[in-house]
Amino acid sequence: MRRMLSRVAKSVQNSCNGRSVSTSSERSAAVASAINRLEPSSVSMESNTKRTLADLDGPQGYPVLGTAPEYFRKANRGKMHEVQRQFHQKYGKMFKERLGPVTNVSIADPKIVEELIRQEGKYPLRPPYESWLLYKKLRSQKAGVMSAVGEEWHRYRTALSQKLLRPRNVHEYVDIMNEVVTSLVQRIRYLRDHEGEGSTVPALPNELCKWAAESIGAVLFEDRLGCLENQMAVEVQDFIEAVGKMFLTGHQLMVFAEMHKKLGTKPWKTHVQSWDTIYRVAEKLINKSLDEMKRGIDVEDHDVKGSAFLGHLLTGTKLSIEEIYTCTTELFLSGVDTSSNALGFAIYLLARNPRVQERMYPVIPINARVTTADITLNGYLIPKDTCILLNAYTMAYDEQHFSRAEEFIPERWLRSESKDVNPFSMLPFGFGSRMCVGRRIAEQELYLALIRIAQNFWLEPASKYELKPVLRTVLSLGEQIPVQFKDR
Ligand code: HEM
Repeated sequence: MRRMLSRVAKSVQNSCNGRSVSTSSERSAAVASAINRLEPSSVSMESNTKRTLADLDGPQGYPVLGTAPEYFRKANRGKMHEVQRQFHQKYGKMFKERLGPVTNVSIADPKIVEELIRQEGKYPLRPPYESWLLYKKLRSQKAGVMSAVGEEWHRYRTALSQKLLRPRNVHEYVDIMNEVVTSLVQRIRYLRDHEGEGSTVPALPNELCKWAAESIGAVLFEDRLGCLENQMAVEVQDFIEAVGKMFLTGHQLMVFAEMHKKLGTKPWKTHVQSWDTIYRVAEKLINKSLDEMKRGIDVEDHDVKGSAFLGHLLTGTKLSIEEIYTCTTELFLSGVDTSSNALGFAIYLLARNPRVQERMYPVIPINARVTTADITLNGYLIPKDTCILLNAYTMAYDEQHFSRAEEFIPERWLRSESKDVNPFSMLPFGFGSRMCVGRRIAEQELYLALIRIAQNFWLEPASKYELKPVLRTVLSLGEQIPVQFKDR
C-alpha cells in the first residue's frame, strides 16, 4: 500500500511540475492485499445445533408481498440500508424476511460475515438482479463478469484479474488517471467561476460521474473520452445517465421483476432502455478502440497501439469477441457510479471535517451472497440457494464493532489503532474470489483525485444545497453536494 501511495505521489508531483513522465517500465512491488491480512479468526461453526430458518426471527410482513411494502413506503424509498438497519436493531445481528416470493437472511456481524465467506466454494454467487437476467434473455445478451455465475464467471474473472488486480499493471495507468484528475480540477474551477454561487459547483455528482467514466475509459480504451470538456460527447452523457437509471430501476425491480415485465411498467421499460443505451455506447467505444488497434497493425505504426487492456483480452486470453464486448461493457458501467459516489461522499465529509473518513458512507452498503450448498451460519442450518444480505452499513454504525461509531475518527484506520477492529466489519470492496475486480483501479483513482483536490482547494460546507443520499444499488449522492471550493 505504501508503495502504491508513493507511486501515486510521484505522479502527482510530476503533474504539479507540469510534466508527465511515462513510468510503465517501473516495477512496483505488490500492494499488500487486505485479503492476505485476514486470517481466520476463531469462529465457532456450532454445527451441533438443530436450529433452522424456521427458528430465525424477523419481520412478519404481509401475505404475498412480505416486507416489500416497507421499502416502497414514501419515507423509505431509496433507503433500504436504513430499513435494514432498523430491522437489525429490532431483531438482532441475524434475521429473516420474505421479500415477495423470496426469503432473505440478513447479517450484520463480522464473525457471521466471516463464517459465511469462509464457507464459499470455488464459484461464489452474488445474486444478479432478476431484471438483469430478464433483459439478457430478451436481447439474447451474454452475462459478463459482474452478472455471470459458476464456471463461466470464473473464466471471465481469471482473464480480467491479471490486468486489473495486479498492482504492477494498475500502476501503468497512474499517469493517464492523473491527467484525468487535472481535467476534473480545471472543470471544478470553471464551473465554480462561471455557473456556481458562493464557490459551489452545481450538479457536482454528475461531474464526478463524468470524471469516473473518463478515468475508467482511460484504462479500458486508453483514450480520452472528453467527458470533462465543456462540450462533451452527448453519447457518453447518455451512457452515464443510463447507468444511473439501470441501477435505480434494477433496485426498484428487485421484487416482482417478472410481473413488471409482463405488465410493461414504467420501471421495466426504463430498465430495458437503459441497458440498450449502455450496450450501444460501450459497443461504439470498443469498436473505435479495436479499429485503432487494427490501423496500427496495418500501417505498422508502433505509435498507434490502441488499448493495451483490449489487446490483452484479444491476444492473452481465450475470451471470445462477444465475451470481450460484454465483460468490457460491464467493467465500464461498474466503474462509474461506484468511484464517483465514493469521491463525492469523501469531498462532502472533507468539507465538514478535514480528518474525514469515507467509511461513513460505504457506497455498497449491502452486499449479498446466495448459498451454493447447505451451510451452518451462526448456529442456523441455512439451505442451499438462500440469499444472504451482508449489511456493511449496519455494522459501520454499531458501537459493538466501532467505538464512537457515529463520529469521524479517521485515526481508527491507522495500523497502530486498528488492531482491535475485526476486518470483516468493513469490507467496502467485498471479499474472496468474487471481491470487486476494479478495487485497485478505484483505489488509485480515489487517491489521485483526493490528493489533487485537497492540493487545489480548501473545502467548506455550503448552505445552498442539501445532501440527499439515495440507495440505487450503489449508495448515491443525489443531485447536489453542499460544498464550497475555495482556492488554496
Ligand atoms: C470505490 C469504488 C468501488 C467500490 C466501493 C466497489 C465495490 C464493489 C463491491 C462491494 C463489489 C461486490 C464484491 C463481492 O461480492 O464480494 C464489487 C464488484 C465489482 N466491481 Fe466494484 N467497486 C468500486 C469500483 C469499481 C470499479 C472502478 C470497477 C471497474 C473496473 C468495478 C468493477 C466491479 C465488477 C466488474 C464487480 C463484479 C466482480 C465479480 O463479480 O467478479 N468496481 N465492487
